[in-house]
Amino acid sequence: MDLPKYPTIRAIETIILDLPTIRPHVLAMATMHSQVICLVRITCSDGIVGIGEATTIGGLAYGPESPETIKLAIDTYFAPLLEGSDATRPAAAMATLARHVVGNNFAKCAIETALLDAQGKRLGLPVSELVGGRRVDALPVLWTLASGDTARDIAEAEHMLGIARHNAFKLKIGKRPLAEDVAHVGAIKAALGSRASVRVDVNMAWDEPTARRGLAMLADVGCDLVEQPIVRHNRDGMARLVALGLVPVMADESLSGPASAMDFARAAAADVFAVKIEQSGGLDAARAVAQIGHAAGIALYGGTMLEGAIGTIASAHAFATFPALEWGTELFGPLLLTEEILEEPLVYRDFALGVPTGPGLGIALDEDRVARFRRDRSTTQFALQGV
Ligand SMILES: O=C(O)C[C@H]1C=CC(=O)O1
Ligand SMILES: [Mn+2]
Repeated sequence: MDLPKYPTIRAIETIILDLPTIRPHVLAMATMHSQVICLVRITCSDGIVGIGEATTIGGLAYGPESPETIKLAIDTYFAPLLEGSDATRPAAAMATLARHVVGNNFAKCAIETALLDAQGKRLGLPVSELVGGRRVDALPVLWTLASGDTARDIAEAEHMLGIARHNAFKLKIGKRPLAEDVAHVGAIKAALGSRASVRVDVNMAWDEPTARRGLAMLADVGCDLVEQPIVRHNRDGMARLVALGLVPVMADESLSGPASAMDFARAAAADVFAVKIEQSGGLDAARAVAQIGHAAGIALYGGTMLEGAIGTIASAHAFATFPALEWGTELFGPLLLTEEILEEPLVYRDFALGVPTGPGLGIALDEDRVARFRRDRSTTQFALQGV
């Protein structure tokens, strides 16, 4: 029997990690007290191992996938499709997944990340150089103020400005009555003044009349950008809010890959696209979303699903190739976690995140820490002890 002439995908492993956060993170649809990561490890027949990550916000509160369903989808459906296939062709593997799996964008992204990491290690190239070529080496990073308390948020912002880590802040609103939310935004903007950009994310919490009033009130208190004020599928409503011209409107949940980007671009339903690799269905798909937006004159922003270090750096490699990033990024996910799972921490300095220059993602997991935070650790320990 002839052996394949190329390295093949030998095994795909998924591990759930539970990581505590530094404080509760209050969003309109959920309050996070920890972050759950589905870590993906792909071992290839040439001995190279690639890593990827899928992470969601608040389990199933934000979208139709959760870390647990992602693990199940990959173990049950993705792995049998991919094991034994060419490990050097991430695009071919993604085309196979597209043919056989509907949706499941977050799971697809984790697989593509791991394959690109492995291929980058094989070729000695950073992922950003594999997917279009990087334009920049560092990305501006915003911080989300979401403690739920105005005074605590102002103190947090002052601290971030003081240590030169962030000078743009996103406030999570939509949970409280409009007037209270706007007072909260206004108080923070008044405290920070021209030293910082203040933006909000409504996470779809408003109906359109509330959004119309909200945009006017937020413009008055100096808010620079309003993210996803209304429900994801109300494209025409988003276009009407954009047409008001009160404050730039950004689409986030509305974007689920290139086709949705095309739809929103055609309808002029966003001033800015928040591009996310997981929501888009992978790094390549995220780059397509960015290209469509850019071609339509829509400004770009690098979004996050509050991924840990792996998903954050995969995002950074993709965003570093974008033709523009007018609104910077929010790649702060690892900073919200109390635990470091990398051998070398990521570099956040001068209000930016450095994009690693080593092969693949350019990061290495601290395996002891991974072992400590895996959800199945007790079973593993028992298995090792022969119990
Ligand atoms: O953008 C979102 O909706 C999700 C996320 C990003 C930053 C943050 O605090 O929450
Ligand atoms: Mn958002």
